[in-house]
Parts: sequence; structure tokens; C-alpha cells
Amino acid sequence: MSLAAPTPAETVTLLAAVAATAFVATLVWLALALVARIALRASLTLAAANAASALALTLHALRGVAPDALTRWPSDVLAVASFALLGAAVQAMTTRRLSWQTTTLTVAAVATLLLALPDGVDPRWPARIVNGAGAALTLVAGLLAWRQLGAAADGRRAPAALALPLFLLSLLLAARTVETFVNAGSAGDLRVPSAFNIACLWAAFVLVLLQNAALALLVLMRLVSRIERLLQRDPLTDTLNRRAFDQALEQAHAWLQRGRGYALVMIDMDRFKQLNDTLGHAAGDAALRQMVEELQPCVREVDRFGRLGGEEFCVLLPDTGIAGAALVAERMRALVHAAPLHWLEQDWPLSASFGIAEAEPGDANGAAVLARADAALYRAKKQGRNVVQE
Ligand SMILES: Nc1nc2c(ncn2[C@@H]2O[C@H](COP(=O)(O)OP(=O)(O)OP(=O)(O)O)[C@@H](O)[C@H]2O)c(=O)[nH]1
Repeated sequence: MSLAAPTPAETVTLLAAVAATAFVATLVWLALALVARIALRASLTLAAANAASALALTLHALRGVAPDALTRWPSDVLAVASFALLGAAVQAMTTRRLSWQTTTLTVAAVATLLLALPDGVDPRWPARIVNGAGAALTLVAGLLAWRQLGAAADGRRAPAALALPLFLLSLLLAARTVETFVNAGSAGDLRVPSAFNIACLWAAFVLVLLQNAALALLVLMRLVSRIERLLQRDPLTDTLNRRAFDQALEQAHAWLQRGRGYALVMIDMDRFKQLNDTLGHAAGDAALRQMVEELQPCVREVDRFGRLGGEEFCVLLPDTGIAGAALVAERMRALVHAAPLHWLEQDWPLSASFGIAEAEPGDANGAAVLARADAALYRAKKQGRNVVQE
């Protein structure tokens, strides 16, 4: 390929290549949405964005071959729709919300503006409007992605650099708009075999690939986060499962050497077997969920709430001594005791026993602290239940 003397065949071939790439991306996002059911709304919106882009580029390439009524206004509107849909998909992916009103209004406004252009208007005007609107839409999408991706999502930070292709796309579209003003010979038409158009088409080709790859990576990260969460959580109560809690405990214990203490509050619902045997297993499950919900306000962001098994739970309180743990446990005890389980028109009184322990420098590991909290819990049960013991 020579940049000095491009041929019309080159620009049309490149246009077809970008359109074909967008078309393949459409199929991939459709498969992800409909077959794998991954990030359904965002994937479908991205499929629509790529489809609109593929169709817009194909119609653009057919200018002069197919009727103008098909290849001018529809192609321009589809191009703007593809940028608006891309923005909507980025919004759906980063904020989990999808604003159809903004997308529809933007496309309708640009479509009306293009229709309102007088007959025989300088053909660069439609190009300026489409590229200008595209630059603005992709810039807004890029800024949104930059802001949202930096924020913690599912406990994992997605790199804000994933927004970079959107900024580059915005820059490319802005450059195309400016070029129609500063270059007297510009037609604002991608089919014209100029060095500028060839460079733009190559950049568009790379950016379509980069843009889709960045968003696919984002979807993958979301998926991994979701799987990680499923592996760490107890399905009934959404507290940490035993494995994840043990990990958190050993992590906290490692910090003990660096002067950061912690305490444990072990919780065991009283006479749970009796509840299960009388009202049934479903009522038992409901009681466990109710207790966890009631205790959540006592648990800080830094605390770790885990289910050790059956009706036994434990809360890990970093930077907390035995006095603090006693306060928390007493508050929890009162909360559980205050609210009976409402089940099939009857009230079943609930209570729980609590064992607390503080990590000490002599403790070899977290399990040793847990064993002391367990022994304290045993004493609480021996004392007649519904009490806190240390
Ligand atoms: N509904 C329900 N029951 C469970 C679950 N896990 C364990 N259990 C039941 O919890 C009961 C625990 O009984 P026990 O260990 O005797 O304890 P308890 O009846 O609470 O007696 P105390 O702790 O001494 O007050 C058993 O009947 C288990 O089947 C669960 O996920 N859901």
C-alpha cells in the first residue's frame, strides 16, 4: 500500500474490511448474549452498535452505486446510532443502567438535523454533523467509562485504561470533522482515495478491534468476579462460607505480628433443632436468614461475617479488643432475642448464644483464637443460652 497515491479500490476495500470486522463483532456479542447469556443487556446493545456500524459502512461504500435515498441519510443516521448505542452499552456495562431515552433522543435529533439540511447543501455538512456527533458521543462514553472503571466494581478494580479506545475513537472522529474545515480539497467522504482517508480507515479498523476487545475483557472480569463471589459465599445467608472465613481469619492473624489485633464473636442459634423439628426445615432456613439480616447493622465494612456450618456463625472484628467484642455481641444478642420468627401465623421465639475471644500474641494461628471463642460459646450454652461469654 502506498500512502502517496492511494487508489479508490483501496479505500473501498478498507471500508469493507472495517464493516466486516464490525459484522463479526455483532455475531460474537449476539452469541455471548443469547447462547452464553453473559451481561445480556450490555451484550445485546453492543451487538446492535456493531450491526449499525457494519450497515452504515456498507451503505457508505455503496454510495454512487446504489440509490442516494438508501446510501446517504440512512447511512449517516446508522453511523450516529452506532456511536449512541456504543455509549449506551458502556453505560450498561459500567453502571448496570441503560438509558434508552438519551440514546433515542440523540439519534432522533441528529436524524432530524440531517433531514433539515437544504437540497444541494455542501456534502461536507452531513459528514461534519455525523462525525461531530460521533466525537461527542464517544467522548462522553469514554469519560463515563474512565470514571466508573476506576471505582471498585464487585470488589475488583477494572483498569480505567479500558476506556482508552473510546477516547481514540472520539479523537479520530473529531479529526475527520476538523479536516473538512481546514482541507479545502476534502470531500468528507471515506471513499475518496486520499492519504488522510486511508490513515483514518486503518485507525478505524484497529479501533473497532480494540474497542470490542476492551469491552469483552470487561465482561470477562465481571464474570470472574461473579464466580469468585459464588465460591466465597454461603448460598442461604450470603455470608462468607467456611473456607473464605478461614482465609480472612488467617489474614487477620498475620496482621497480629504487626500490632493489629482482632476479636471474634461466635454465634449459635439456640434450640435450632427443636425449631426445625416443629416448624420444618424451611422455617429453620428462614430463621437463619432473619438472624443474619438482623445482625448486619452491627457489622462494619471491615468486619467479616461467616457461616462456619449449620446454625453456627462467626464475626471477625479487626482492631477490636475483648471489651469491644463484648459490646457488639451483647447488641447482637438483644437484637436476635427481640424479634421472633413469624411463620405460618405463629411466632416462634428466637435467641442465640455468643462466645467471644480476643487474639493474643501467644496464639499460633487464627484457629487457636477460634477454639477459644468456641469454648466460650460452649460455656454460654451451659449457662442456659441467650448469653454472651468470654
Ligand atoms: N433449617 C436448617 N437446619 C440446619 C441447617 N444446618 C444445620 N441444621 C440443623 O441444625 C440443627 C442443629 O442442632 P443442634 O446442634 O442440636 O443445636 P441446637 O438444637 O440449636 O441446640 P443448642 O445449640 O444446644 O441450643 C440440626 O437439626 C441440623 O439439622 C440449615 O442450613 N438449615
